[in-house]
Amino acid sequence: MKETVIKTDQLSKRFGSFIAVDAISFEVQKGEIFGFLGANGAGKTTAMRMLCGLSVPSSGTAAIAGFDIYKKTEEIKRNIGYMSQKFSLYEDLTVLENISFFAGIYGLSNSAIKEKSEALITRLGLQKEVKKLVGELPLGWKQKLSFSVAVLHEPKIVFLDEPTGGVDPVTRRQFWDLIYEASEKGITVFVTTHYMDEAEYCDRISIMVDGRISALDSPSALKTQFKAATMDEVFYELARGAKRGD
Ligand SMILES: Nc1ncnc2c1ncn2[C@@H]1O[C@H](COP(=O)(O)OP(=O)(O)OP(=O)(O)O)[C@@H](O)[C@H]1O
Repeated sequence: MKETVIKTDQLSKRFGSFIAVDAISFEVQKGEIFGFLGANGAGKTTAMRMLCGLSVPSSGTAAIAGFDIYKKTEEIKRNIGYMSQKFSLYEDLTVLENISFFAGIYGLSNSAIKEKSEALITRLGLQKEVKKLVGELPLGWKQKLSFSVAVLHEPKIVFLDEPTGGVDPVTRRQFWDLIYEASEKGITVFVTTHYMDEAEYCDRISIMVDGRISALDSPSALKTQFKAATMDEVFYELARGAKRGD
């Protein structure tokens, strides 16, 4: 049975007279991998911050994991995971210290922390690195660790803001294996990206142009709709009319 975990209706955010996010409406289902694309300045981060309960909308409505984004921001924060471009890890703590620290923040018991830490370290193959400072790890490993920490408490939804910036396609692919595992457990993945190979990995994609959602469907349906061979072509077709961005 379908279970809607993100629902927005005409959600908008204004900064003075500038409309950064302009009446976006969409739904995301449990376990879905939902790609949130758009050129620079399209409004992705602003929209995502509202959905995470970090920024108050100017108008419209939204429910995240069933919680109203105006009234229930604390409940929303407890039910989501978040990974930003700059990660959420402490570079001057070891791998194990980071895992324990975040597990503690998420309210896991000592026995759950021990069990989950061991499973995570084994899954990522970080046995030899547990005592290394996170700052010493290669970028791709930091990203994988950061994601794993963001889903340690098995949130309903994990929000990823350009999680794989600066790494090669092979490392991105390994990161995406972790995303698929989370999705199989029923965690909904909401991900912004500039990489079109990643867009292809999503169940559905929305493409934002100048604050509005210009297209929303599966990658294959979008390619059919825009008579395009690749997602790159779909994206270019939509984004080339944008007024904002570089
Ligand atoms: N606090 C703010 N005050 C005024 N304008 C803002 C504010 N935050 C964002 N904006 C503007 O809103 C627009 C959307 O920005 P946003 O960061 O959401 O875009 P984005 O799609 O995430 O872009 P990028 O891919 O570059 O991160 C931009 O024109 C930006 O300058």
